[in-house]
Amino acid sequence: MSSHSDANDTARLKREAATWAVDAFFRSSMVVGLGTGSTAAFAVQRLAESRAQGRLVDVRAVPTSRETEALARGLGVPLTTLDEDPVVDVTVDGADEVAPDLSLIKGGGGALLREKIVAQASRRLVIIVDAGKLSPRLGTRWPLPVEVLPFGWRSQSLFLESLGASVAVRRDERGEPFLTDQGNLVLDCDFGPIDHPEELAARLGSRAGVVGHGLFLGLTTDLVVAGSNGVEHRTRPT
Ligand SMILES: O=C(CO)[C@H](O)[C@H](O)COP(=O)(O)O
Repeated sequence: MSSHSDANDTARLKREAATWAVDAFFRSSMVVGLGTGSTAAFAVQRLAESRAQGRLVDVRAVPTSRETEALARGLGVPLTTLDEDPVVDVTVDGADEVAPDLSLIKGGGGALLREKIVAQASRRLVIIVDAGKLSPRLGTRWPLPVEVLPFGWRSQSLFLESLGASVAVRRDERGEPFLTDQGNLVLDCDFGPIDHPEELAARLGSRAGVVGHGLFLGLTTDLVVAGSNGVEHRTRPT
């Protein structure tokens, strides 16, 4: 009973953060980035409502996954691509874990690579979360997703273990290896609290076969957190 009402509360907070962010940051004629996951889905819904009510016109959206693309298309949101619009005005996306400096772990939904590509193409990255995602240090609450090519994946697994992770191949609801939109595997890497995320990101970034990872460092410009005391907006500490 209480876990059901906890889930309802969390969903309500996700919706509040998403609604607040779309109203505060999306403007008519913008190219916007649409994240992936249950929180980002509320932002897509708010964008569709705002268009239907005439508050936002001439907005084009870059989705960060096939899932978000299908949702946005179904709600009549006009879509574009980074080929047509290589600079995105504002992206709104969720996260799995947020540290005090607004660095993130993302990729719980498996869309980490496209999410990072769109984030890096964005002038502004607005992260929307419920307060349960806040963390004193990355890796405390969530394993780090690492996307790897299927070719040679076991050697990537050993490499990640050599860096101190316990590694699990992500599986889908049928128990099959989960495949990303690019057809790659996701290795969920439990490092425990990560002391030096920049160093880890550099090690991962220089490994052939590692296609992406869920450390989003220095990308967030704005954080919108919904908690029991309402919605709070923070900007990146300088
Ligand atoms: O990074 C992500 C997908 O790859 C999501 O933004 C993250 O997993 C948060 O998901 P949710 O909003 O459902 O809690």
